Amino acid sequence: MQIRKITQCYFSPRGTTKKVVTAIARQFSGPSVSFDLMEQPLTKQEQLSSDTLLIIGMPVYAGRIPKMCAEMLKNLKGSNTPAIAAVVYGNREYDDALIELRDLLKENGFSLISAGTFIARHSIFQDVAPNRPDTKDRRILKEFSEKSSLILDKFNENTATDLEVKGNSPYCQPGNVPLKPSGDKKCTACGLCVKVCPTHSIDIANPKKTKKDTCISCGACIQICPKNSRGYHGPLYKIAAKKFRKKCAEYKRPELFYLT
Ligand SMILES: Cc1cc2nc3c(=O)[nH]c(=O)nc-3n(C[C@H](O)[C@H](O)[C@H](O)COP(=O)(O)O)c2cc1C
Repeated sequence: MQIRKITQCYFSPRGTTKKVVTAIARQFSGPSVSFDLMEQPLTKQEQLSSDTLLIIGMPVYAGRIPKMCAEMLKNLKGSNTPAIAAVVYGNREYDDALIELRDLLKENGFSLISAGTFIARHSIFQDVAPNRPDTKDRRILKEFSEKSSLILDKFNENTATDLEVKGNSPYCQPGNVPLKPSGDKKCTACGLCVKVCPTHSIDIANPKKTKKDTCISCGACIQICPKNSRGYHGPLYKIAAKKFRKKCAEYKRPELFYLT
């Protein structure tokens, strides 16, 4: 089918999910718009036409897609609009995130032509998968994009079936992540973390602190801090990091799903 526009949509506090979506989008030509959910929280309904291709990427948080993104994505509507979905996870498991994203897209009028799970450096435990995506991942990502493009050429919205992906329904209950980043004495109160935080959990009056009840532990504040002041501190983090390093040592590979 002939595509006239590309829409990229992602939530990427640490930057890998955005890289994955951008890499897939490189395969397709045509005018492109991006919804970066960190900057543009989709508070109003956006309707995508049937000649648009949606390329969407979500990070996996506790085996699901981030709750705030699931809420925002209710505003992204298609009309038999073809879509390619990617979930990006930190080498533990993606659990039910992909099936959740697939169901959400279907409910909103999108037809998933392909989907993939990709591995990133873990945003909380940075010793887990520190070099992912690596050269092998990038090659797989390219093959995935090329094959998705071939499927799109043959895609017929009237005869399209549902894409089969891995995951359970009902979905797993997302666990609460108790680890929250904070600033240390290197903080100069520049306010960059205050601006970037997607849940407004840092107050400029005391930017070393984080509002624990609203923070989603995404790490955007750590990523942007020019003084390397923000991070996960404390004994609980050290114990958890050690456990995670061991538990997630196995090299996980991307998994790819295509409409047949
Ligand atoms: C709150 C939170 C929960 C996470 N849960 C999981 C998980 O269940 N499985 C996993 O493998 N990685 C998990 N991760 C790691 C992220 O999925 C991974 O680092 C992500 O792809 C980073 O995306 P970004 O670079 O676009 O921000 C979690 C990260 C955070 C911040």
